[in-house]
Amino acid sequence: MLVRIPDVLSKTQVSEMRHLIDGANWVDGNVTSGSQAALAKQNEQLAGDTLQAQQAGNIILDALQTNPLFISAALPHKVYPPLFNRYAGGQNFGNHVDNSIRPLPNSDFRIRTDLSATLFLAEPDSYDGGELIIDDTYGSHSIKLDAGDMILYPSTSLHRVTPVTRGVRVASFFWLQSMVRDDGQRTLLFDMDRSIQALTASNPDHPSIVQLTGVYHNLVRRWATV
Ligand SMILES: O=C(O)CCC(=O)C(=O)O
Ligand SMILES: [Fe+2]
Repeated sequence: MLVRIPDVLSKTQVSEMRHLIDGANWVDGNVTSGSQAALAKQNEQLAGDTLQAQQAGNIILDALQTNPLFISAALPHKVYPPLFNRYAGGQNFGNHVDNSIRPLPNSDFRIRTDLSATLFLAEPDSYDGGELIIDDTYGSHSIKLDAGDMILYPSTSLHRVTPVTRGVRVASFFWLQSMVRDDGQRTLLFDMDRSIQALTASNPDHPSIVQLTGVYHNLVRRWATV
């Protein structure tokens, strides 16, 4: 399931973040790649151990913690500290599937990557190309979002970023381990949660809301690992 999470960051937060990271220490993007991805990857990445990367990453993590759409869609268990990349001058990222397990350097933190995320930090009209193309069983999806919006997609997906032929595409990207590993089960829970929210908004006294909410939680209890 692909889910767009709009307005993870406000426009003001995006411009403050760009101010923070644009002049920081950018290095060859292959510092975090697996060997297959390294062949496909041409971009720059903000060095993960810089103060700017950590501060900017924390702003994103704080915003996500209070984003109901993100929580409902991802059911996050562990989130990898956000990384930052940029593409310009024809740079691109060829077809790849993200590594399954991601250790965090110099720590015992490691996650299974269930979901991948790209949070766009440049307005789409400021660069040409740079679409994130994600393949699933319905075909290929071309994603290019407003600055501040994020796409969440299963880490099992084959994906790529098309060459950036004008301007600069800046984004944050990261992975997370969900409490519910299976994408199909997570999608059912997301659909059910959204239906309960819609019913509660339109008909707050409906007698089935309590029972449906109970079923939702009992399914989470059955499927989640924490
Ligand atoms: O830049 C993006 O949107 C995706 C980056 C990516 O696929 C990766 O770093 O594995
Ligand atoms: Fe990727």
